[in-house]
Amino acid sequence: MIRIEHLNKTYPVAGRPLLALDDINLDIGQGEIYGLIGRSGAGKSSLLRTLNLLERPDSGRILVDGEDITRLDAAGLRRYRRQVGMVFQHFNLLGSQTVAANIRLPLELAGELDRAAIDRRIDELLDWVGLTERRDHYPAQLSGGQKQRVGIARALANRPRLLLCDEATSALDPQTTRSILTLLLEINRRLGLTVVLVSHEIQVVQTLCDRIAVLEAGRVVEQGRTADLLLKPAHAATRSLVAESGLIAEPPPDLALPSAGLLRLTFTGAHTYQPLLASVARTLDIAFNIVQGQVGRIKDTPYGQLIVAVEGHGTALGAARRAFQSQGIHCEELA
Ligand SMILES: Nc1ncnc2c1ncn2[C@@H]1O[C@H](COP(=O)(O)OP(=O)(O)OP(=O)(O)O)[C@@H](O)[C@H]1O
Repeated sequence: MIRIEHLNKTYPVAGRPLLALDDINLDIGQGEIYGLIGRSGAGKSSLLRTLNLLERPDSGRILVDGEDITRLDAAGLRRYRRQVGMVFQHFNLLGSQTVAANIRLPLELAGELDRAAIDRRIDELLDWVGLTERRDHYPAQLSGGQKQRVGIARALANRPRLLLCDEATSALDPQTTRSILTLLLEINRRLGLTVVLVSHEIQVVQTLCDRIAVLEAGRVVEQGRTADLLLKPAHAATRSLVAESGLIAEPPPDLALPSAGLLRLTFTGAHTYQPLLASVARTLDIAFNIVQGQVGRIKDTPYGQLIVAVEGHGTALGAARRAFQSQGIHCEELA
């Protein structure tokens, strides 16, 4: 649906150009949830905001269903923006307007529906986001999660084909975050809507994203399926983001097994449920000590990780590593 080609963006800072996006190339599929992750200042928001041209790139193309949106005239751009909804970290609701009036605004601006149809659409949206009872409340009377539900309803009002989410849950507590993530998943599944989101929280991309791109200093340093990137990060930027999240099993700090070598095994998909450890132990006649383990899910992919201690550093460890790798298990030797 979206193809980004050789996209560059600079900002003038103290009279000098600051390169915020440096030769970005990405493909985002129809109906996909695509995540942009990276440290603060990496360029995530800048990239997201080029997708509705809130930021204009200096060069490069953004093809949406084959049409380069950077070349649209004013009328074309207005039409395009109506197909793109945006959800913001701080909700950006009008405090002087009720919940219903906040959702009404984009519908009136679009000018496509009469008053009765707009009222019906508002009712439908409020029902989706579970805020029917709050229709006539003002934003100040709502919790953070409820405000973001209004923000989501407003973003969906004109039936967009693309939803952009900029740190949509960063201002929310963990429980409210979970409920908003569930809502976004439901919306994506029910409407087949393409979602591009920016987040610095690994838990958010782990739950929502089919694929992710990792940005560092304005460049995409790694991209791919979420489970692959998070469980087998290749680039140092991805590794450090993942390490901070606690997603990857680490040996306990007080572990004292001087005569053993350590392997971290990562199982995904069907492998997660197979008794591979026992079968390798039997075949090689090696005893494993499980020192750490966890199971979880990345989007729709179940995964498991085990850290096992193998007695004897040399031959036994190498044989075990090769045996796991030959079974398709991702296996790392830990220092
Ligand atoms: N309007 C602007 N004017 C000047 N510099 C800007 C502007 N917007 C962003 N920048 C700079 O561009 C770079 C990328 O910023 P951007 O906000 O896209 O990063 P980010 O990854 O979204 O960071 P954060 O997670 O902190 O929001 C940063 O160095 C930032 O300071």
